[in-house]
Amino acid sequence: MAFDAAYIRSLLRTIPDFPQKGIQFIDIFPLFQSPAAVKMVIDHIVGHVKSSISKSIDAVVGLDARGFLFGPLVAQQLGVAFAPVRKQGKLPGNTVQVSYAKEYGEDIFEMEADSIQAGHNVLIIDDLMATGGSARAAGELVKKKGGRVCTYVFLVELVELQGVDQLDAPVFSLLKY
Ligand SMILES: O=P(O)(O)OC[C@H]1O[C@H](OP(=O)(O)OP(=O)(O)O)[C@H](O)[C@@H]1O
Ligand SMILES: Nc1ncnc2[nH]cnc12
Repeated sequence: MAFDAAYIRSLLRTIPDFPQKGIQFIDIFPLFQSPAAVKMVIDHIVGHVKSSISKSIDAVVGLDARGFLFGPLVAQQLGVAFAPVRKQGKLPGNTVQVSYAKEYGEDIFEMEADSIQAGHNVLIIDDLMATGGSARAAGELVKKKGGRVCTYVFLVELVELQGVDQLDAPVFSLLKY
């Protein structure tokens, strides 16, 4: 089925003042009540990558935690590896690290040192871009290992926060808020 942005948007919920006063929280989990809607989203992402990204993708990197809902599905469809970027202290192997700030706090991201090979073309995916701080940090980890970020993919982009300005590769957002 063709991608229907209005339908996918209708499945998401906006919750005021969560997790802090002043934040309009976009809850993407209701999407996963509908396998057909999930398929529509993944097919649209994979279609975009195949038609618009000139480089062949070698690996998909997803961000802890909601990026893990999309990353492995996209990687499986593209026939490439999935590698997680996790919040500090969750990965058992040797890691590379970076600290970052997001819309409602600060944290440290880690990626296992051998999960990306030098020269790999990488797609970074997350559920949502707000300030772009999380995605930029993930990009820094990929680059520390010699990977090339070819594109950033988000289900939702909060346009007012201008996260795209933080990122140095093309951004594909399925829904703009
Ligand atoms: O663009 P930014 O301002 O950096 O914000 C976006 C990030 O914030 C949320 O993650 P969160 O850290 O809340 O983690 P979660 O997925 O574990 O809920 C979201 O899933 C993105 O990763
Ligand atoms: N407004 C928001 N809604 C959901 N996740 C977020 N992550 C950062 N900002 C967010």
